[in-house]
Amino acid sequence: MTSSGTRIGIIGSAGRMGQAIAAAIAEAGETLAGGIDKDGDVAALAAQSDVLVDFSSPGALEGNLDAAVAAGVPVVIGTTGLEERHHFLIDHAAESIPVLQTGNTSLGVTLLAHLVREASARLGEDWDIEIVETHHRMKVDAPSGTALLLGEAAAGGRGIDLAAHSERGRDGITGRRGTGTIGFAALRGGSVAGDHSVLFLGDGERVALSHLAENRKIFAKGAVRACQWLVGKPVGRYSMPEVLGLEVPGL
Ligand SMILES: NC(=O)C1=CN([C@@H]2O[C@H](COP(=O)(O)OP(=O)(O)OC[C@H]3O[C@@H](n4cnc5c(N)ncnc54)[C@H](OP(=O)(O)O)[C@@H]3O)[C@@H](O)[C@H]2O)C=CC1
Ligand SMILES: O=C(O)C1=N[C@H](C(=O)O)C[C@H](O)C1
Repeated sequence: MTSSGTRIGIIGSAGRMGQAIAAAIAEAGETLAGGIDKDGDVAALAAQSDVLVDFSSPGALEGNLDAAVAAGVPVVIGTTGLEERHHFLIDHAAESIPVLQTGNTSLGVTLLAHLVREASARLGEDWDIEIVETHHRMKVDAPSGTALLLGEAAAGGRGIDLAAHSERGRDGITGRRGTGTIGFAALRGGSVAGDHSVLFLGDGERVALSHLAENRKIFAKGAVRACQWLVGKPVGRYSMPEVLGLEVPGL
């Protein structure tokens, strides 16, 4: 029997997300081109795929991008824990192939980012912004990719640079909170798929915008949707708001 549909190759296929994405590919009627994990042959996977989806590890990113560029295959990157140098590599690859990178592929978080940007634009600097996230005990990076993308949305709404206005890892005598900064707090434990709250803390009142992920299916479904959307797109760097038709500039 011949298979049909977009051929999607999974990098990190045996992982929690890799398995969820394989199920979502079948549910969407697309084709699983294959999957690799550590020490897998990414060039061979790229050669048999219409699009690659990478939910693995930051250390794998450079080799994965090189293979995607060599094969001329678009790639969706969901891996988190990325540093500035990884974003440079993504920008460079996006000069040759379509690349979509996001810390969260769910519809709900993409909408939340839109709402956070709006709230941040409307509430002045006297409203402190804190981002709180909770994840399962196996998660290896903090703050989560989602917390950082929500931070970018909040910073974008205020027209400030996130890196220059972040407060992370408070411990000991920290001094008072910096005016106009965005704070991050990470909780880890149990099997939590991913909870995020953006708190706007004013004098005498608070606004909380939250997203609670009940399972990984929402991320997997979004990742497959991103793969479908990316195939055939012009060379360039993309993110989830474009896939879902939501405007969140700078994400
Ligand atoms: N953007 C989003 O919406 C979401 C992003 N994520 C992110 O996705 C990533 C994976 O999460 P999760 O599935 O929970 O993690 P897991 O640890 O369950 O899975 C990671 C997988 O990647 C594999 N891997 C590690 N190194 C390499 C490599 N060099 N090349 C190929 N494969 C490799 C691992 O294989 P091995 O066991 O052999 O090391 C493992 O199978 C994380 O960064 C996480 O934060 C998670 C959920 C949603
Ligand atoms: O590692 C996870 O599990 C998740 N990672 C992503 C992140 O870092 O934000 C997305 C989701 O929250 C689950």
